[in-house]
Amino acid sequence: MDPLRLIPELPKVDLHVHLDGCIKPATLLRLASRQGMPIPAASEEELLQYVQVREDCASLTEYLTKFDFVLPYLQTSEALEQVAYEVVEQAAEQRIRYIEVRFAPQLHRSAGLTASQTIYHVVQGLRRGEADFGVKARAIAICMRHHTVSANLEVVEAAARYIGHGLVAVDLAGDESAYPAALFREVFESARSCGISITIHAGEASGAENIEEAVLRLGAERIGHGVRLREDDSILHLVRERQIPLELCPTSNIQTKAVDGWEAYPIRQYYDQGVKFTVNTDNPGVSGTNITKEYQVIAQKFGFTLGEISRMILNGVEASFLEPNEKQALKRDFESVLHRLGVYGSPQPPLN
Ligand SMILES: O=c1[nH]cnc2c1ncn2[C@H]1C[C@H](O)[C@@H](CO)O1
Ligand SMILES: [Zn+2]
Repeated sequence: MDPLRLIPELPKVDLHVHLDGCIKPATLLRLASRQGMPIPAASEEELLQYVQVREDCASLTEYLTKFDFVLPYLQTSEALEQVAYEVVEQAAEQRIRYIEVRFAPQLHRSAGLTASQTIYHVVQGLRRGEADFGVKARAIAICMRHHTVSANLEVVEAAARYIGHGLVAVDLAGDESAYPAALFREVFESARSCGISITIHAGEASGAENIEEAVLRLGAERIGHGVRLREDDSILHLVRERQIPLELCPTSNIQTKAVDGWEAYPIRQYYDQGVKFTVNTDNPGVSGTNITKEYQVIAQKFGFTLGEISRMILNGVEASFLEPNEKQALKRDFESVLHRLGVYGSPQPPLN
């Protein structure tokens, strides 16, 4: 069976998607008009140049400038609820059955919301989406690398109140090349002491040493991207032995120049070496992608079979930050849908 044809039908998860990276152009125009804010484009078509990266994007630093454009429109409770709701809607269109949506509370406070209120409204939007579209959805709160320790501690404190109430973890994002992971030990020590799960963007715009720092010192249970893991054998060994899942986001990783191009993309190497990873979108709006396209592009470029793709999907279910009983239920659900489609997850080498 040609994997490309069945990929749209497969049940999927997306564990790494930024709320402010998937705003639909039509929604942005509507938010601008409703909030009486100017916007330098009259149509969805015209908006694309402001919200989507170009093919010649040179770095993560350049990629991140796209967020400056959308964030001013995402400062109210209504806007946050609406875009969170629509992320779930868009997920359902791709047969995603579980999604973890991340956002940075401190980037949505210029109209006076508290960090805690931003989480409340995002969770409300996700819940409404869950009810309307049948997709399970959870939030992750992001600490930003260019923010102060105290601003990030405030995020962790707010996040702690929502554990078990729609939020499952905290993250660290922003310009990795300018702010190494080691600056954030105190922030994630606080998260650990509150019992919050941790994922960290690392090994994207800087080398594997940030992955080691994230795992050994910050307590990361998953790594955002981690594409540059292969630059250090001993760190690769560490991540593989501890079965730390990498949240790969292929199109985004190519656009930010985390790797030099598709020929250098290490996904086949990681699969064959038994490194655990999941496939995700990062920022569908900014990157011009969706989860179906992500699986199709890796199937095409690296010859992954349906069995191998199903293994990646099931790895994603396993890597989710859900409670064990919820994870078990999700796993059973995925296995039964895959069974119905006649697809079975291959064992990932080294054989497990
Ligand atoms: O791929 C990424 N790496 C680091 N930071 C990122 C990436 N995608 C989005 N962000 C940042 C920009 C957003 O405004 C912020 C919160 O979602 O997270
Ligand atoms: Zn990201």
